[in-house]
Amino acid sequence: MIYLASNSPRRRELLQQIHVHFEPLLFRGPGRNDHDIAEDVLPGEDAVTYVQRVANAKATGGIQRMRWRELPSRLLLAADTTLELDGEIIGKPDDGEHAVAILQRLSGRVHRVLTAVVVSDGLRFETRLSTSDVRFRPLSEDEIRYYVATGEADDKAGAYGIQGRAALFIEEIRGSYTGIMGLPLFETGALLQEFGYSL
Ligand SMILES: Cc1cn([C@H]2C[C@H](O)[C@@H](COP(=O)(O)OP(=O)(O)OP(=O)(O)O)O2)c(=O)[nH]c1=O
Repeated sequence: MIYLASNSPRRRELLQQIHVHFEPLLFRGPGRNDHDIAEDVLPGEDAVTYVQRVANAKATGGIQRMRWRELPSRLLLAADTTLELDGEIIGKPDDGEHAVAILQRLSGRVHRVLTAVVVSDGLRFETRLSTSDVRFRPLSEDEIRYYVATGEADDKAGAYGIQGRAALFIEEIRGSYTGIMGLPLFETGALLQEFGYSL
């Protein structure tokens, strides 16, 4: 049994897919992300550095709470997903209009999705990065607005979910489907095995 330091329902589904038994370590508290981890981009920070820093911060936050519960020997897993386009980091939309603006930028272009996954036993923190290139076909204003109205853009990096209706927008991916969805299972499995977890 591992701890999953995540509120993301996608990450839970994906871990279940590879039969990893986990207990969610839920983040509580105010804010868009329901945890105290600063998700602001630091000046000059690139997407690779950013996504790894945030995933490690989530893992560290989780480990601190595990110690408090006096269970330091269990493994803990955390992850972070972000998008990059034109050297710019694109996170979750603030509201519906922001979601529309993000999807208009992605329309007809290739963007990069980065997911960093971290496993820790409280002493060692190991990180793996999954990088995928995603090509969107050109989208009309109407279909973007319809998509955003379905609510599927909410709370997702890049204002879309490949696992939902946005599959209709995606012409091609190069990389990892599960990485785009929020937890790259190949890298996750390899990391867990590195810590002696048998799969
Ligand atoms: C690009 C893309 C993102 N997403 C989601 C996965 C993540 O939940 C979210 C990215 O936000 P994250 O900040 O990585 O994760 P989160 O806040 O949802 O969860 P937590 O920090 O508690 O682990 O976007 C999809 O579900 N499908 C997609 O195709």
